[in-house]
Amino acid sequence: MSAPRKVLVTTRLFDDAAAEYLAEHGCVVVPSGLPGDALDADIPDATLSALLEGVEGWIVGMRAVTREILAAHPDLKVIARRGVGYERVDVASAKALGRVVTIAAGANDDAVADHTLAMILALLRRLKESDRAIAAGNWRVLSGYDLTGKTVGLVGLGRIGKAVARRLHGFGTKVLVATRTPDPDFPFVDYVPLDDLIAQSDIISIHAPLTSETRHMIGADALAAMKPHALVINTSRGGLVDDRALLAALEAGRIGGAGLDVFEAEADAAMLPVAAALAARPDVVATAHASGSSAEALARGNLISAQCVVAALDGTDFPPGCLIADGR
Ligand SMILES: NC(=O)c1ccc[n+]([C@@H]2O[C@H](COP(=O)([O-])OP(=O)(O)OC[C@H]3O[C@@H](n4cnc5c(N)ncnc54)[C@H](O)[C@@H]3O)[C@@H](O)[C@H]2O)c1
Ligand SMILES: O=C(O)[C@H](O)COP(=O)(O)O
Repeated sequence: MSAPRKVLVTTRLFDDAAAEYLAEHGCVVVPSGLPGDALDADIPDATLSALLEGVEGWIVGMRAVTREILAAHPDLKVIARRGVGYERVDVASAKALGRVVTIAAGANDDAVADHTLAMILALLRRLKESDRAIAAGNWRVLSGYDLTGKTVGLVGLGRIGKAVARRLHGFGTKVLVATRTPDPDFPFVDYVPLDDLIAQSDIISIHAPLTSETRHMIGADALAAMKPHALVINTSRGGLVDDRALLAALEAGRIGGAGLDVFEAEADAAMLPVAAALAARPDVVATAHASGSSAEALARGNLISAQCVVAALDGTDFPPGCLIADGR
């Protein structure tokens, strides 16, 4: 009998079902040693190198996967991202070195779409302000706004953008979309150029990947062109929005508010004070990269990642959801 294949798991909240799947398919989990919900982003290179010794598959969270790491570990055949965003994985180098990079496509569409709607509704109904007022003994009725009838602009209409659009349709909103790859068969939406979307939307929600092209796509110019009451929602990636420019726009009363699940500070500690200043505002609802983290989404993502690793190591067909990350 051949020795079990070693699979390093550094993503947080990996579960027994996914670990059992790996065991049933001749793999043994190498634990990261991190506490269950700790992020793998900051594992030092030397620690990671030791963990990757003899490892063939790696289920990764937000840790950067660099050419250096890949080149130093020739046994490593497959890197499975337990989510869908893979801007921190050097996919071109992986490909050049003959490694497979996969994502768990669709695992967290509903979670992120629900979270997006929760942020929109929380801002419109002023939940943070009301909650804070009551907790401070200030019993006030704060009037909010309807979502029905509003114009919502979605930047990016992939898996998650579509899940958001379906929900918005149920609320009776007009949905504008600016996306790189329009889907002519998808109902409910009107495609417009990004500038028109920015000028016409009451709520702007971003569902595009972070690339060199999309970095700071919502910056000072876009913020200046928005309606004065516009809400900006970012559940995609820190860096799509220029957080400094957003803070300045909110401080100047230029826009109505923001819902932020992701921050530039996640990749740049120097931006932590900006993130803190944003999160402290009454017109901002903030979560710490939690939109994809429902129990159901995590379980799906864990299992899909395990399936991706096994299929890549066995050379069998990838199951549904398991996609090769092959550039944007
Ligand atoms: N916060 C979280 O926990 C969380 C969870 C899941 C996904 N995400 C983020 O959400 C993003 C979207 O995920 P998805 O599964 O819908 O991805 P997807 O690949 O299915 O869709 C991305 C969409 O963005 C569009 N796009 C690409 N470049 C564009 C550009 N320059 N301008 C406009 N549109 C552009 C594409 O055409 C596509 O429609 C991911 O890249 C990831 O960063 C975040
Ligand atoms: O890219 C994603 O899907 C999200 O960032 C969530 O990733 P995670 O499941 O590894 O937390």
